[in-house]
Amino acid sequence: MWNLARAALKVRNARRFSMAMPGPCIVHKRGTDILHDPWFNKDTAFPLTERDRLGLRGLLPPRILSFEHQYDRFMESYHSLEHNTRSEPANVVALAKWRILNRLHDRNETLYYRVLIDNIKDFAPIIYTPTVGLVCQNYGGLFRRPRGMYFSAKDKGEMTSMIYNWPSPKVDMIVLTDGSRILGLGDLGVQGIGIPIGKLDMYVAAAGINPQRILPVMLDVGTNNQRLLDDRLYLGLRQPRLEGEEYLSIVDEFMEAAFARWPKAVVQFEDFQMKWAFETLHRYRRKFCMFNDDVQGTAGVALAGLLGTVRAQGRPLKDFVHQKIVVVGAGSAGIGVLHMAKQAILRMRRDHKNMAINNQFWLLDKDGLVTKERRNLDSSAAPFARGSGPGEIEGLSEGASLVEVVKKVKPDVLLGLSGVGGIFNKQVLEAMRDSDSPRPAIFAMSNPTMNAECTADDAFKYAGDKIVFASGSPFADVDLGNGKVGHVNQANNMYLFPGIGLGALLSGARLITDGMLQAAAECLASYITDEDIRKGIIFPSISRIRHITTEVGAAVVRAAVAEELAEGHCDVGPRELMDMSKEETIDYVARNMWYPIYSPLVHEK
Ligand SMILES: NC(=O)C1=CN([C@@H]2O[C@H](COP(=O)(O)OP(=O)(O)OC[C@H]3O[C@@H](n4cnc5c(N)ncnc54)[C@H](O)[C@@H]3O)[C@@H](O)[C@H]2O)C=CC1
Ligand SMILES: CC(=O)C(=O)O
Ligand SMILES: [Mg+2]
Repeated sequence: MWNLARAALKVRNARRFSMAMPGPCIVHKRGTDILHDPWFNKDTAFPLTERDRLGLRGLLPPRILSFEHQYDRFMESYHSLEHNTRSEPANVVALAKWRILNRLHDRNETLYYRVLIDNIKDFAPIIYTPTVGLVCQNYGGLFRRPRGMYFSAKDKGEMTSMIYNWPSPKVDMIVLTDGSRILGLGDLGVQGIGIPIGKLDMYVAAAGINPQRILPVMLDVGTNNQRLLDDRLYLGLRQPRLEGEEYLSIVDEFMEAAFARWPKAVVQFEDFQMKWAFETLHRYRRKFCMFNDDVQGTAGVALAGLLGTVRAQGRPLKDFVHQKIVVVGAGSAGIGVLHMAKQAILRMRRDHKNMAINNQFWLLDKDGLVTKERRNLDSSAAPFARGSGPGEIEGLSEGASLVEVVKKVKPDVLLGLSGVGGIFNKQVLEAMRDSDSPRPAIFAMSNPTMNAECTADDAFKYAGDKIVFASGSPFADVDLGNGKVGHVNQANNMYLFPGIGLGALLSGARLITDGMLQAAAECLASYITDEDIRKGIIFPSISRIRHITTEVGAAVVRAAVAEELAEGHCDVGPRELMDMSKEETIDYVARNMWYPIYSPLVHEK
């Protein structure tokens, strides 16, 4: 099986090689400096000519290995690690896998990204959710060498010059966090840097962003996590988080500094606690090319899943306006989803003016059902708070419990973005059996795995075989007996953020608009065939992530062009973008994706 897969891979790679032979790469270093630079290092694959030219003779064992040989060697060591740790606890194995990949990342980026791209289904759960959560939690102990940049509250006034400490002259993608809400794990302070690193690895793997042009950034404004403040291994500022204007002045300074050096970069905000997620989005989205992945990326993915659910019910898409949706979690992600779903409904209603207007969303937070009766009702939740009177379900009052809401509403979709593991318990899932939908959908979107609102097994066991199931972190498909399989979808913003970032970059747009985000979501929603949808498959396999991202990226470019925002990228001007057909735009995006191949190295002093 493995050999067959390798043979297929070689054919594919041979085709790629013939399509795009790499041009030479200028290197200003020699000898061990090259071996210690993961961007240039080829380890044992340096050909004799380069060993001579670059002062490497004698610094490497004499045998020269091919890239394929190195690749196989790495995969063999990875598989033997898997074999040797099979009786160890899951967390130990996950961290061991992360370490072996991280060591390769530190040593040889070309080989690292190639194994990542080719094995994305197996490696995404290590470099991304769920293992990245464990890595962040243990960052103090795992730290060996820095990756990315750290701007702390102590750097106020220095950021414009500090940004020039970054060695790459060009940066295309920046992922920024303040570590205040890392997955569902809460405030992890400086340890949250693992998230921008993981997201940017996905950018390289999925969107083909050149790894020389990515920048993971941690804004360390302190932490309110007492356990970290007391931890002697903690590497961040030992102070409570800055608040109010003090906090915003740090983010402002970073944004000004980053765009002063790289005016064409795209900045992705990631894992900010809700108040700052919304505030910064509002503050910067009309000024800089930025988006918030948790609010906007997640919303697009969820909308694609909700539309897929309508199709899975065998109904036309316009029936989305009648779906009853219960959202559990009124945070940055849950509220983002509701806004995007509402926009989609408003658009559909405009097309079908005679459709009845009813409020089809029920929102719950830690205090239960959110209604207009709520004391200190949060302004972001207010548009979705239930009222009283016509259209309301009798007996559902302020603070009603999840099980009460599910029993009374009988929703088509139960969507969790609460960060609370297991709150879709047996009672709640059993209540979903009585949903009014022929294919009730259960989306347990919180990360990492232990924070998922339910497991895939429990969902199918208690809610029945007919359900459509999706989770934020991966679960294995469920064996339903009699040869039937309960398909597990991964509803994760990884299906969209790489395409949003890449599309924004290649369009040269200075802003990321709702229209561009909507185009990304619609592109993902239409990716799946009716045949897959009938099987309960509403998101494509992650092994297709490069293809998906190409299509999403092209949809974003075209939306930017349609809004007259596209200023072009490198030598492709706005006029050329405007003249491109859909297929030509897809081709343009694909041609601009970096692919890991050893380039011939030429030394220059
Ligand atoms: N699958 C995906 O692509 C994504 C998943 N997420 C996940 O969503 C979760 C939440 O993220 P944010 O909205 O940014 O967090 P947040 O902290 O802003 O919001 C959490 C919300 O959950 C509510 N909540 C807490 N306990 C609850 C309970 N017992 N019952 C009902 N509601 C409860 C809180 O009141 C709050 O409204 C995290 O676990 C995160 O990993 C976030 C973004 C993308
Ligand atoms: C996937 C993601 O962005 C999150 O869980 O925060
Ligand atoms: Mg996130």
